[in-house]
Amino acid sequence: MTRPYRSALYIPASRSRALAKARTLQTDAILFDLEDAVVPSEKVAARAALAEALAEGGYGPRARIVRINALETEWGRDDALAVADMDCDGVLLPKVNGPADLDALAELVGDLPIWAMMETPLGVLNAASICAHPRLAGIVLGTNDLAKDLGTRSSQFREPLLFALQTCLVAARAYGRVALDGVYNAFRDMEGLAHECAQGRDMGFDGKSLIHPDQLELANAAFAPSADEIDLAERQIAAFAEAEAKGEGVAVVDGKIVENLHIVTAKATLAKRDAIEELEGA
Ligand SMILES: CC(C)(COP(=O)(O)OP(=O)(O)OC[C@H]1O[C@@H](n2cnc3c(N)ncnc32)[C@H](O)[C@@H]1OP(=O)(O)O)[C@@H](O)C(=O)NCCC(=O)NCCSC(=O)C[C@H](O)C(=O)O
Ligand SMILES: [Mg+2]
Repeated sequence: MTRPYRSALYIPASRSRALAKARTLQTDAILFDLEDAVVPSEKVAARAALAEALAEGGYGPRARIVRINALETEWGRDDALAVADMDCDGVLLPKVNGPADLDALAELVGDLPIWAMMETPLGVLNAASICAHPRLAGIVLGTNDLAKDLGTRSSQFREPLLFALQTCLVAARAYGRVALDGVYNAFRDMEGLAHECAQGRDMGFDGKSLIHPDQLELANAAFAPSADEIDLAERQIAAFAEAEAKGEGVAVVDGKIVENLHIVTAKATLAKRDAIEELEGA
């Protein structure tokens, strides 16, 4: 991962105040939405407003990703052709069922990096071949659509969704793609959000998709390395270097062994810290 994706805020492209406000928000990525957050009567106007906002600029280092309507809808194809000309960093396709959906999009968007919403049962079953697609940059879990299609009841710890979440995450990791967790709908409930962010981070997601600016701070903190993790990483690297200098392949830190593979994780932790510092200083 070359840049942090701790937070990815959805912004309905039909909301001009939100489009403007996003220029000031501490979000690593923006998911400009032309799909579910925009009513059919506003789809075409929202597409034009978004193109204008992106041309105006001011979004700084935030990754600008546009979620279009599915290609089978009456807006999808025109969205894709329009996004290809927008000043953005990626295009997000909803309800991806398999790699053929990505092939179809790739023909319309030039070199733009492609992201896939993982939010259908078929998409989950095909997660490996979707993540293997050469044009794919990352995936975003669509837990609302998944819950709808699976017929699950909502549950505090998301047990009914865990298989789908983990299947998608494993596929993303197998092919080196960014993986973003789904949204937390109760946007005034910070305690619930904190729990879900911690769960997503523990599972291995790079960050969380969000729906309201008030959710940013928690997600940014949860998906950044903690002070303790940074401290441990630094001590592991130092101890392992010392062990290696003595011709040993194992060090011990805090009573636990440290081998080469732990150093890979430790270096990744420090690289993420540096990437966050760079992004926030930009
Ligand atoms: C949920 C909301 C409708 C709430 O909006 P609102 O009532 O306006 O909230 P506030 O009054 O608290 O807003 C305070 C200010 O913050 C701005 N704001 C609000 N939301 C956003 C946002 N997402 N991005 C940027 N700015 C935002 C307001 O404009 C206020 O600013 P100001 O007027 O200057 O004071 C609303 O938050 C919202 O629409 N959120 C996004 C919803 C959305 O995008 N949904 C679709 C994506 S989720 C999804 O589809 C997941 C997936 O597909 C799945 O299947 O799970
Ligand atoms: Mg959805």
